[in-house]
Amino acid sequence: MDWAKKAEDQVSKLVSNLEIDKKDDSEADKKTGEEADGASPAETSLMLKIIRKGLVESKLDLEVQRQDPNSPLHSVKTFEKLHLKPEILKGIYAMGFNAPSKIQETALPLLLADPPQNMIAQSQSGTGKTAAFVLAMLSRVDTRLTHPQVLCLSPTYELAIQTGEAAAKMAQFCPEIKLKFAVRGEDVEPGTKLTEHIIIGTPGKVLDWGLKFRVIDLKKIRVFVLDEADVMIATQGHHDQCIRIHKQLPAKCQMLFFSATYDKDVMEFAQHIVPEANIIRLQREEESLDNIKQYYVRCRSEDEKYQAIQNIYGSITIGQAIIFCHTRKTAGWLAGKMSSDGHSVAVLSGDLTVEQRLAVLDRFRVGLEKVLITTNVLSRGIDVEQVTIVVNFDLPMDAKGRADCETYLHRIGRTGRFGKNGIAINLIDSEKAMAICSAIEDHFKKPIKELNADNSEEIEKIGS
Ligand SMILES: Nc1ncnc2c1ncn2[C@@H]1O[C@H](COP(=O)(O)OP(=O)(O)OP(=O)(O)O)[C@@H](O)[C@H]1O
Repeated sequence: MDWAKKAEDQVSKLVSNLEIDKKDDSEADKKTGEEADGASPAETSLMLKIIRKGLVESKLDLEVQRQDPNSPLHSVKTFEKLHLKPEILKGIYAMGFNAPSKIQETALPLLLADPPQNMIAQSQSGTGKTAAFVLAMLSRVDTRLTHPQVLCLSPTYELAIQTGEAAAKMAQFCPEIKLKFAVRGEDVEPGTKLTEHIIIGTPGKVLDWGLKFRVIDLKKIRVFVLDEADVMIATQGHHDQCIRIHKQLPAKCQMLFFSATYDKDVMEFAQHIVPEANIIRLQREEESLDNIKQYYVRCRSEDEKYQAIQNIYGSITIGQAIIFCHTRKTAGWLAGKMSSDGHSVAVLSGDLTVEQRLAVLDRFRVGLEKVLITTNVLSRGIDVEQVTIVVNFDLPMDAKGRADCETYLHRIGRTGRFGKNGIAINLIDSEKAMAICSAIEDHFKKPIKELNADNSEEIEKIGS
C-alpha cells in the first residue's frame, strides 16, 4: 500500500528531526516556566498537582479496568474467540492489542455473522470503535473480486486518513487487500474503474466518484460504514450527500453506523434508514465522562483567557494538549500570540490545505509540538494517545448560541483515550459562557469544578 508507506516515511523523517526540535522546545518550555512562575505561581502549582496525579493514575489503570464489568474496556473474550482470519489476528497483535474492548467483543460476533447483520453502535470516545468496524471491513473483503466492496465514510479528511492508516496496520499481513482513499487531493481517471477492495473517504468525494465519474459502482458495495454517524446524519451538507450515496447501495448491503453520541432524533432517523439494525448502546453519555476531570477557570476578558493559558502552559505541556476555539480567526490569533511569546504551538483549521493539515497533525502525533490549537474540525475521532489535556478556549455553542453538549463530549474525548485519565479545562469570560458551562454540567450531571488556585481544599480533593 503506497500511501501507507508514504505516511510512514513522512513520520520517520519527522522523528529523526525530533531531537533537534526538542532542544528548541525545551528552551521555550524553560522560558515558559519562568514566565508562568512570574504570572501566577499558585495557579501553576495547582495545575502541576492535578496533572501529575492524573498521569500517575493513568499508568495503573488499564488492567484493573479490564477486570471491571462496568468498564468500556472490560472483556471476557480473547481476540481468538472472535474467529478473525489468522493474518488479521497477527496484525492486531502486532499493534499491541492484547484483548478486545467491550464494543469490540460485543459488536464483532454480530458484524462477522452470516448472513450479515446491520448495526447501529454507540460507545464512548476512545474505546476502540475504529478497530471494531475496521476488523469487520477487512474480514468481509473477497480478494478474488477486483472492485470496491467496502465503503467507509468519515466526516473529515483527517479522520478518513487516520482510519485508513489503522486499517493498513491491521491488514499489514494481508498484502492482497487493497485500499484507496476518496478524499480531497486524490484523483481518478474518469471512465476507468477502481480495483481496490476498500474505499475510505469523505461523502462529497465518494459521491463524485460514484455518481459523477462512475469509477466506483455503488451497487456492488456489500459493507457500508458510517463513522461519526450522528454528525453525518445531523449536519445538512453531510446528510444530503450520505443519503444520496445510501440510496445507491444494494438492498443486501450490510450497514454499520458508529458514534459516541446519538440524540433521540438522530437515532430514530438511523433506525429508519438501517433496516433491522442491531442496536448496541454501551453507556449512557454521562457515564462516559468518568475518566475525565473537568474544570473551569473564571476570566474577565479574552486577554485574561490568554493569560490563563500562559499560566498553565508549563503544566499542560507535561503531556500534550489540544486547545479548541470557536472560530478559525480566534485559533489563528491565539496561535500567533503564543508563538510570538516563545511557545511552540501548532494550529490546524479549515483554511489550511489538506497537505498542510496532515503535516500539522503528523508533527503533533510525533510530539514535535506539544500544543495544538484548533476548531471543531478536529473535535471528533482524532486519536493522539499522549493528549492529557483539552482546553476549551471557547465553549462549544450551536448556531443559536446554546450549549452544544455533543460537541463538548467529543472535544473532551480527545483526551482520556482507551482507559487513560484526562483533564478538561474550560475558560469562562462572560456570564453567557458561564451559563453554557452550567448547561453542560446539568446535561451530563457531572461536576465541572472551579479551578481556583487559592482554594487549598480543592487541591486536596484532586483525584479523589
Ligand atoms: N483492543 C485494544 N487494545 C489496545 N488498544 C486499543 C484496542 N482497541 C483500540 N485501541 C486503541 O485505543 C485508542 C482509541 O481507539 P479509537 O480511536 O478506535 O476510539 P473510538 O472509540 O473510535 O473513539 P472516538 O469516538 O473518539 O472516535 C486507539 O489508539 C486504538 O489504537
